[in-house]
Amino acid sequence: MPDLTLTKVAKSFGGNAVLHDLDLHVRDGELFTLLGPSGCGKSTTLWSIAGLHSPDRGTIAFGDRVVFDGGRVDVTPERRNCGVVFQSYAVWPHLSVHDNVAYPLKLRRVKRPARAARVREVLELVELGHLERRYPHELSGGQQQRVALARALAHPPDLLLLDEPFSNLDAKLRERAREWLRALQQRIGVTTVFVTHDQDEALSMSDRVMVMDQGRVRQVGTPEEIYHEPADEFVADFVGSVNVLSGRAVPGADGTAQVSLDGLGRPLTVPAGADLTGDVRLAVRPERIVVHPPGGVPADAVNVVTVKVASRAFLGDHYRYVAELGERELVVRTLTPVDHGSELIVELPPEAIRVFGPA
Ligand SMILES: Nc1ncnc2c1ncn2[C@@H]1O[C@H](COP(=O)(O)OP(=O)(O)OP(=O)(O)O)[C@@H](O)[C@H]1O
Repeated sequence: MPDLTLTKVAKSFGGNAVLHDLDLHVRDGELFTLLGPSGCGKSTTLWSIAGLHSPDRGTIAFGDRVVFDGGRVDVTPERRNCGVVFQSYAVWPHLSVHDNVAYPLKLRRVKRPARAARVREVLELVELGHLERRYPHELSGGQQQRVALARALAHPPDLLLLDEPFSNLDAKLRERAREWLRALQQRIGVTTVFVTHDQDEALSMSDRVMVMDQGRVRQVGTPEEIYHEPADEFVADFVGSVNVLSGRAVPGADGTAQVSLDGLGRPLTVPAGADLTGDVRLAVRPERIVVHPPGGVPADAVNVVTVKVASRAFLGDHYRYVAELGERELVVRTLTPVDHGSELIVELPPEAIRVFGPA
C-alpha cells in the first residue's frame, strides 16, 4: 500500500481560505485521523485527496505517484483508486447488497464470475455474506454502512478514505463499529484516512491523529501524545476536558519553575524546564488532580490547595465537580460522592501541569 503525502495544499471557496498550505504525511498501512471542530477543513482535505475537489495549489502524492500538482497534474477520481465512504451511506436503494458491492467492479469491466467471487469475498470480510440478496431498506444503519464499506473495498483501493462514517449510528453501535473497523483495517493493512470531530473515535481507533483548526494543523501525534502532551491550549481543550488557569511566572526556590495565581497564597510548582516568562496558562486534566481525605495529605505532596464544591454531576463511573479555587473554577473528579458546599483538599502534581503561553 502506498503512503500519502500532501505538500502545501491550499483551497478556498469564494475567496475564503479553507486550507492554508497544509502538509501531511500518512504512512503506509496506518489509520490516520483528521480531527477538529466543524468547518475546520477535514472533509475538504479528504475530498482533495479523493480528487473530488481540486486544490488551488500544492501537491498530493500516493507513494511516488503524483495525483495532483498545481494546475499541471490532476488525476480524475476514478484513476486515483480510493475507496471512499461518507457519513450518508450513499448505497443505492434500488440495488441489492450484491449489486451495490458489484457496481465498482462492473465499472471496471471485471468479468461476471470473478465479480461474483470478489463480492462474496468482500461481503464475508464485512460480515454480511448472509445478506447478499437483501435491499438497503431491509438493513439496519450499521449494516448499510458495512455495505458502503464493502463497496469501497470491492476493487482493492490504494487508499481508504472515511468521512464521519459512523455519525448516523447510535452510541452503542458506533462503539462496536469502531472496534470492528479498526480490526478489519489492521487485517487488510490498507492505508486509511479517517475524518471525525469525535475525540473518542479518534483516540480509540487511530495510529496517529492530526488535530486541525481553521484549515491549519495544530498537532500530529499518536493518540497518547495528543492527549498527554498537547502542543497548545486548543488541542488540550479540544481533546478531552481540561482546566486552564491563568497566572504569572515567578522565580522559584532552588531553580524550580513556579507560577503565581491571583488570590492563591502560594505559587504552584510546574514542571522543571518549562519555558517561563510573564503571563502563562496552566492546563491540567481533571483526572490528574488528586483528591486527598482530610488529614491524609502525604508529607511530600506539592501544590496542595483547598477548594469548595460548587456543583456536582453523577456520570456513572465517576462524579464530576465544579469547585471554587479562589475566583476560578476547577473541575475535579472522584469515585465517591462529596456534598455540595463541602471543602476538598486537592493536589495538582507538577507533572500533571502543562504550561502554555498567553491565550
Ligand atoms: N463546496 C463548497 N462551497 C463553499 N464553501 C464550502 C464548500 N465546501 C466546504 N465549504 C466551507 O469550507 C469550510 C470547511 O468545510 P469542511 O466541510 O471541509 O469542514 P469539516 O471540518 O469537514 O466540517 P464538518 O465536520 O462540519 O463536516 C466550511 O466553512 C465550509 O462551509
